[in-house]
Order: sequence, then structure tokens, then C-alpha cells
Amino acid sequence: MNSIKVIHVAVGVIVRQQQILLALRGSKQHQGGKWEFPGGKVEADETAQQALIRELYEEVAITVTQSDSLMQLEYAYPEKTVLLDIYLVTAFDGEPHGREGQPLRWVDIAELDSIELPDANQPIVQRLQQYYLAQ
Ligand SMILES: Nc1nc2c([nH]c(=O)n2[C@@H]2O[C@H](COP(=O)(O)OP(=O)(O)OP(=O)(O)O)[C@@H](O)[C@H]2O)c(=O)[nH]1
Ligand SMILES: [Mg+2]
Repeated sequence: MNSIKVIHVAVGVIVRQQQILLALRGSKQHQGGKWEFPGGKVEADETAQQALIRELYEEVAITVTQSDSLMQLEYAYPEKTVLLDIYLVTAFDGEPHGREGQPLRWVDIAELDSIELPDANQPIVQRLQQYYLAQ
């Protein structure tokens, strides 16, 4: 039944010099017009980390060389429930660009809480700001 299906999503928090890469979701997509961490749905034949690597290559043209699990988050939107498998990407090859025409931007971690992200993402921002700005 649709109502109980949870969509498993691999999400990459790409970090470089205290900044995070964000991509703008298309206005017609779910949570459209908001800035997301690049990523996408985990397919049936892959692990979340494999999906992460595939999606980041497809969406922003980078080859991930180091990624570590940061947190998992389940969030119920009115129309669907997502399980976000969030990875910290700390090393990659290539210079990111939006392969699907989507605008990209690098944002200071301290500024993340002032940007409109998907509703599910707030705990990720909290965690990142604690992790990086606490020192
Ligand atoms: N990529 C990404 N998806 C997120 C984030 N936060 C969040 O709630 N989601 C939700 O996760 C779901 C799946 O992500 P997606 O639309 O990127 O999936 P995908 O790349 O496989 O795209 P497609 O199947 O629409 O072509 C969407 O409903 C989206 O709203 C985020 O930070 N990044
Ligand atoms: Mg995607």
C-alpha cells in the first residue's frame, strides 16, 4: 500500500573548506524551489552508499572518494515518508556542476540555517552546525 511505503534516499553532505554544496530543486519536484543536498533514491539492487556514489556522479559530476555515515532520518511528509541516509562526503574528484541544469552553490556551515531546505533536513543542519562550529 502506498501509504506505508518508505522511500529510501541517499543524501550527500559535500564538505569543502567549511562550506557545503547545495543544489536547487526544480519547481515541479517534491519540495520544489528548495535547496537540497544532492542525492536520490536507493535502487533495489544497491546499498545506500552505492546509491550515494551513483547519484552524486549523475547529478553533480563528482567521484566520491571518501564518505562516512552521518545520520539516518525518517520524515513523514503529508504525501510520502522518506528515510534519508545521510553521508558526509569529505573527499571527491572533479569540480561539481549541475548536470541536470540545476543551480549549485557553496554555503558556509554557519549560514545553513538561514536557507530554505526541505522540511526533513532541519536535524541535519543542527548536527552539522554542532559538529563544525562547536570548537
Ligand atoms: N536529494 C535530496 N532529497 C531530499 C532531501 N531532503 C528530502 O526530504 N529529500 C526528499 O527525498 C526524496 C527523493 O529525492 P530525489 O527527488 O532527489 O530522488 P531522485 O534523485 O532519485 O530523483 P527522481 O526519482 O525524482 O528523478 C524527495 O522526495 C525529496 O523531497 C535532500 O536534502 N536531498
Ligand atoms: Mg535527486
